[in-house]
Amino acid sequence: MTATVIDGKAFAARVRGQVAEQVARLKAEHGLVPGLAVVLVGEDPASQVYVGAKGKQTVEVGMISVEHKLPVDTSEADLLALIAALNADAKIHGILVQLPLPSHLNSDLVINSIDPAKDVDGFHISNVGLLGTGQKAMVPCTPLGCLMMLRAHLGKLSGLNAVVVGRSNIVGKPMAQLLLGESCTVTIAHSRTRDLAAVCRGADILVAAVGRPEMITGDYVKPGATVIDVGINRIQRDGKTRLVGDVDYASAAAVAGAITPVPGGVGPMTIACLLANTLTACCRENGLPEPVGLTV
Ligand SMILES: Nc1nc2c(c(=O)[nH]1)N[C@@H](CN(C=O)c1ccc(C(=O)N[C@@H](CCC(=O)O)C(=O)O)cc1)CN2
Repeated sequence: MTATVIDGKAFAARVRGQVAEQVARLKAEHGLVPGLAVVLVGEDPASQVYVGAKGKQTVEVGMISVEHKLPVDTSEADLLALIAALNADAKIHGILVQLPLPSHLNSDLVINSIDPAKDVDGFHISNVGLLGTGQKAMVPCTPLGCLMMLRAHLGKLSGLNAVVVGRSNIVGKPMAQLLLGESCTVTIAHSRTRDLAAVCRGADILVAAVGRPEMITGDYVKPGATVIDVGINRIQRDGKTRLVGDVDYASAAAVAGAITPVPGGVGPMTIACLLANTLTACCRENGLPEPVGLTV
């Protein structure tokens, strides 16, 4: 079997198109322009690239983009003061603090200082609790993007066996909650799971978010399964730096029914869903209907 490639880059372009259309309507009918503030502390090269892409794409869909680039030695008090100002700013509907933060800053404290209604990353403890109890939440962007691609590829997910490999707060746990919400039978597996390959081979939907380059090989995959690769790992191969996922693409694609590539799979959907969440936050703030097709 050769798997269908789920093209996240093309999918993300379609989502951005839908966001742009709905932003234009919001402007024309209500005089509203959604605003997104992104805060970057320090100079991590990958984070700089992601923040740059977020700013550019925010402007492209017609929203207001505000970037705050702070020095690596920014104090917690200064960062919290900036977030308090953004919480109070009526032009800003979404606030995102790029992760990881420098180690002297307490990420939980910082994230939980964001107004939950403006928490477009869905990382605030209130949004985590709302999602976990099946209530309307801001949904973390990467799992939301995975779910959109799964729905588009498989249609109804109800009754399918889903295995999520990885238990992080930003991907593994919310992904499992979303799949439960779709009535999948969900297993969260991780580094201590016994016979991980056998557990994964029971999956109709296999989501790899383990952070280990090419760990999930073809013998972890049930024939015909849908494989979603969340990993983004830079490795050295043949004297060059390469970007690979948590899935060994060649061996997994030979067994799977469908698979997301790296690059060009889940990654681009993360930013597209951030834009969708910012639009959702603006609509909710103003008591307007939720954007069509862009929320769970
Ligand atoms: N506050 C947040 N911090 C981080 C998040 C997040 O969702 N919120 N996620 C990641 C980084 N990230 C967005 O911030 C992100 C990662 C990857 C991509 C992407 O498009 N990747 C491309 C490859 C790009 C490359 O060469 O590196 C792809 O997979 O095709 C977008 C966004 C951690 N921090």
